[in-house]
Amino acid sequence: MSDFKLTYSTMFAPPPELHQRFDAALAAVRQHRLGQTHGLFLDGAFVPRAATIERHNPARLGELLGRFALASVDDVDQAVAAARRAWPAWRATPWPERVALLRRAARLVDERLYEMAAIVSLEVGKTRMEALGEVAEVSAFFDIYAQQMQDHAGFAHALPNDPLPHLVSRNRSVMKPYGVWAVIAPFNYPFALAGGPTAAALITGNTVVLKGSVETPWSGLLLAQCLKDAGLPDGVFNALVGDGGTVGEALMRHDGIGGITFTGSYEVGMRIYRAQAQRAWPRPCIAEMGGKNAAIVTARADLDVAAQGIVRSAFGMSGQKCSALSRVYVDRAVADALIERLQTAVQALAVGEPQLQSSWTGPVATAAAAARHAACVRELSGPGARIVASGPLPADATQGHYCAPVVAEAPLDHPLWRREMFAPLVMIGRVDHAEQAMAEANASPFGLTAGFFGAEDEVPWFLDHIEAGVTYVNRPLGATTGAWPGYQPFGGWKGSGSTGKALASFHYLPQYMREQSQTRIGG
Ligand SMILES: NC(=O)c1ccc[n+]([C@@H]2O[C@H](COP(=O)([O-])OP(=O)(O)OC[C@H]3O[C@@H](n4cnc5c(N)ncnc54)[C@H](O)[C@@H]3O)[C@@H](O)[C@H]2O)c1
Ligand SMILES: N[C@@H](CCC=O)C(=O)O
Repeated sequence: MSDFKLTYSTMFAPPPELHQRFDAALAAVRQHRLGQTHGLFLDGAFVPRAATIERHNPARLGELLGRFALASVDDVDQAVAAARRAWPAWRATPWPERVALLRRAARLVDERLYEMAAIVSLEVGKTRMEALGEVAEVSAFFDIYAQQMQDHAGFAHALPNDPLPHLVSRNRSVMKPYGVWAVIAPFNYPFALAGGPTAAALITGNTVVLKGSVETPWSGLLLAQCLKDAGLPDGVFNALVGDGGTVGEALMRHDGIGGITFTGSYEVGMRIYRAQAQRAWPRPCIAEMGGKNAAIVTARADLDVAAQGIVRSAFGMSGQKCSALSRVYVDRAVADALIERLQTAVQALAVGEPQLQSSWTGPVATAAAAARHAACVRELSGPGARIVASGPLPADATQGHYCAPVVAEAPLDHPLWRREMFAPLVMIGRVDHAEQAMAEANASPFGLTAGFFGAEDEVPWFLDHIEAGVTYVNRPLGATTGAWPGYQPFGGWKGSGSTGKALASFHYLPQYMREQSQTRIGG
């Protein structure tokens, strides 16, 4: 397995040893780790709380994963206070030491890859390959941000002395951390989207309070354990789990925080972004939000490649990726031929227990997501629209939150073209020409990812006109999904992201620091 590098592009053909190691780790987790009670991670210790929530495997609702402490608003105060106490020493720690510590944490993530992926798979209901990818992505984030800190020598620059005849006036630009950085993570990537922003915040000298989703409370604790074992001082990282409307709200409004990274829905992200602007002074707010991702298929596309890319991005992780493909605009000259291919591909999908090697996708994470899927399918069975393909369900589908993958054709004015569905459902719309497809693709408040299937000479036009932060051209590995740190920077435009700077890009890290211009006479 030595020359195999796991990414979301390579995950479709892993070596057999990877499966063996995952199977062994899963068995060990089932034997030793399930059913326990977990605390919050506060000021360097795992602390119990009276209020807990039970979490079950979304693929086997009878399997109890554990009981997880629920934070209160008082815990938010305690976590922010701990992070504030820890900040002066952490920001004074020379950046090479912070880099070395974060690299140690990355190696611990690598060592624990299989065990943590088994837990993430059980917690979210994602397949083994998606879960292994999510965990491996975190060590990639840590390494990339460590390398960037090193490449920029801690982001301190000497500038020319002022052109004065009789005085020496020395100038520097120094980037400094903001203080306590709040990280609010979604349910669908609870490890990677907690780990990535946390790595960026820590390496730049901020301390962190993470709030994970109540749907997936375990992942943040796994991250805490890696950071603790790597030697992170007490209070530098704190992990809470709690209700968004109370605990999340208290954290994002807390006077003790210096900045915030939120990843989640458009509605919550915009609420947090607006709230930061209304404070006594604005806190930087990196809001990574939802998507309504489109693919364009022109009359000259390779339809086999297009069908493969569409199915992987619409139904991978059962449509619960912010990058999931939700809209396909296809030239009417080839629409029937594309639909035929999609029907065949959808029928062949292996939907089943996500921990099994044989399963290509699993259930959705929650009962609410399954209900949303059912409601969308009803809407798409109504006037004007039609279901053109519905994939298989496992024999024991009632054991979990399973939903059949669905392809629907709909008129271009159907209301569901505008709403994020976050379920295994993709809509097809026929267009007269590529310009109409582009106009439809861009007529969305979102602008996260986009795909294109067409001829080589059409590609520059697509890249020039599409309003999306992450673009893929003629990609069978996924029309709109599957960015990997270091290969595809990942961030949204318009209502999908507040900064225009992508995760793991060259431009990401400076957002966690503020510039100080230093002019000194003499010295
Ligand atoms: N752009 C990206 O990189 C990206 C990545 C993953 C997921 N997402 C998006 O996330 C959504 C799915 O995740 P979700 O259902 O967990 O999203 P969500 O917005 O419901 O919740 C995200 C987090 O915000 C918290 N929260 C909720 N209300 C809050 C409030 N008032 N104040 C502070 N925090 C609050 C939640 O508890 C959770 O931890 C989808 O819209 C998806 O597209 C975006
Ligand atoms: N990084 C993932 C999406 C994360 C959002 O949910 C991808 O590129 O498909």
